Amino acid sequence: MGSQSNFQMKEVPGEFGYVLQDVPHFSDYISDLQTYPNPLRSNPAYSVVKQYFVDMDDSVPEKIVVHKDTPRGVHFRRAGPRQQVYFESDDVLACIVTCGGLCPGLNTVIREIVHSLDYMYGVSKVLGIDGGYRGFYSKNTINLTPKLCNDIHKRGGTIIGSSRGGHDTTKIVDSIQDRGINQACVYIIGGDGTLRGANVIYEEIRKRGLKVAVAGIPKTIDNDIPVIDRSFGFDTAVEEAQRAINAAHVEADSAENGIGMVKLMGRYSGFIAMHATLASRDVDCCLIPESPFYLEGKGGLFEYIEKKLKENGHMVIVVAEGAGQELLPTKNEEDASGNKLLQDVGLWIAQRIKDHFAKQTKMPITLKYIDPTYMIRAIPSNASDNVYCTLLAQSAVHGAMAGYTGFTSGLVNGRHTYIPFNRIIEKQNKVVITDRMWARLLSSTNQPSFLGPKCPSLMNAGQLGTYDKVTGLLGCLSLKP
Ligand SMILES: Nc1ncnc2c1ncn2[C@@H]1O[C@H](COP(=O)(O)OP(=O)(O)O)[C@@H](O)[C@H]1O
Ligand SMILES: O=P(O)(O)OC[C@H]1O[C@](O)(COP(=O)(O)O)[C@@H](O)[C@@H]1O
Ligand SMILES: [Mg+2]
Repeated sequence: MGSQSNFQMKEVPGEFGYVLQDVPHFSDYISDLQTYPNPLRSNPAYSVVKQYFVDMDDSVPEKIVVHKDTPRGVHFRRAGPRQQVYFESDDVLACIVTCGGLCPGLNTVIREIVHSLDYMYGVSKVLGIDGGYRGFYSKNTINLTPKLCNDIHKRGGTIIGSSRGGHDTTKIVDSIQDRGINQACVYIIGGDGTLRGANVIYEEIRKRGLKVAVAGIPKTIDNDIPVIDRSFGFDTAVEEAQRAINAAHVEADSAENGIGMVKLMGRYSGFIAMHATLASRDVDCCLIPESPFYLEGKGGLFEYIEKKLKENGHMVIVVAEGAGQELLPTKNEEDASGNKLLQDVGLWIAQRIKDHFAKQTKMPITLKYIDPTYMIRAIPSNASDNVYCTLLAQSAVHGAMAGYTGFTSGLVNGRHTYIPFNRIIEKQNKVVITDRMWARLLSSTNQPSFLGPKCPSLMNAGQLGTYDKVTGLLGCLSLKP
């Protein structure tokens, strides 16, 4: 499944190094388009709000920390309702699909798309595609009404189902066309894989010249989508992880040389583990995919555990599921979407710790391993994520009605924006261990950096400035501004 884009990004330059990374619009490939006044103009709730409609020239900077001489840099279109829309309410058919792994807030986004379409734009034909991308061509659809969706934000999961694999661009676009409509808004809620799929759907729709808007809402519990401040459900996941960490702490604290170990999600990005650790203050060591570590010898995990147990009598370790995979025997299996299947690093480390302390030291330990991953993913979103989901959904609806396509809605520096698919699928968001946040974590847990001779890869890759071989600490890192 390729992720190369066939259409170039629309970049609009301005003064002083300003660049607008714009999103595609129907007018880029369809001529003689008719526009209509936004129905919100006559809606009493909105018409009284000064500046409710977004100025066409409003944009949001990607970087807000700047030096006085730096160019203004990349900007994204500000999200929100436009004065003119490109659809007449009665003509529009909307559909919603959710793909990939579950994430708290999926139902809230579905609910808000359905409610916004109906209450703000008078669009009442909204189909739920059953069970991810393959549902476009292999299953029945679900009629989504505001009444049906009224309470769904209180439930975890997704009421329309989700799946991995099964993306067939031609069949999906055929199915959109075959429904006999030439005006549609397709709302695609999913992670990096889903949005790559959404991009090829948009490109195929554009090649066929269809007036079908493709709008994405980025979903990932791992927070591994770039550009945006954070993904919905992440806040909920970090909060829910506290319960598991608390339990691990209680177990560890109540045993002789107790070790509590918690595995959290994060296939390639350790954001949940990092934030859950920073939030908790009970965690003594956080292991993430971006920061290689080793177990034995000087500066290794076993040495640190022994030190902590001698000092405090107990300790808590948080490990992200993708951490230390290079240490485990490789298993070249993939899921249906082509994502590498990971080994259970938590179980593996737990066993290695038990073996080490049984054989190498005279210290009896008690280790409790907790894997709350699916429990965290399956809950409804918390209050703050509910607000976030609502605004993401409303932004996506405004954008598609205004004729934009091939975009996702997303929060950039606290402002809602439209981001072209090309930008959102270009790379994964990862914890940068030479950034301030990881240094903050290290100073909070006081754990070793593991950047010794046994983990030379980073040193050689030149990611770090100098490394203090004596302390093994990251005081030496050159922090980004
Ligand atoms: N490069 C790609 N091109 C087209 N479809 C893709 C691509 N990568 C993934 N998909 C599809 O996107 C859906 C979700 O992808 P997946 O990686 O499982 O989850 P997520 O979107 O949460 O990362 C699957 O149906 C998969 O087939
Ligand atoms: O067991 P599943 O359903 O494949 O999901 C496991 C994966 O889902 C994730 O939560 C991420 O999923 P997405 O890529 O779908 O966002 C990972 O943390 C985890 O590896
Ligand atoms: Mg993914």
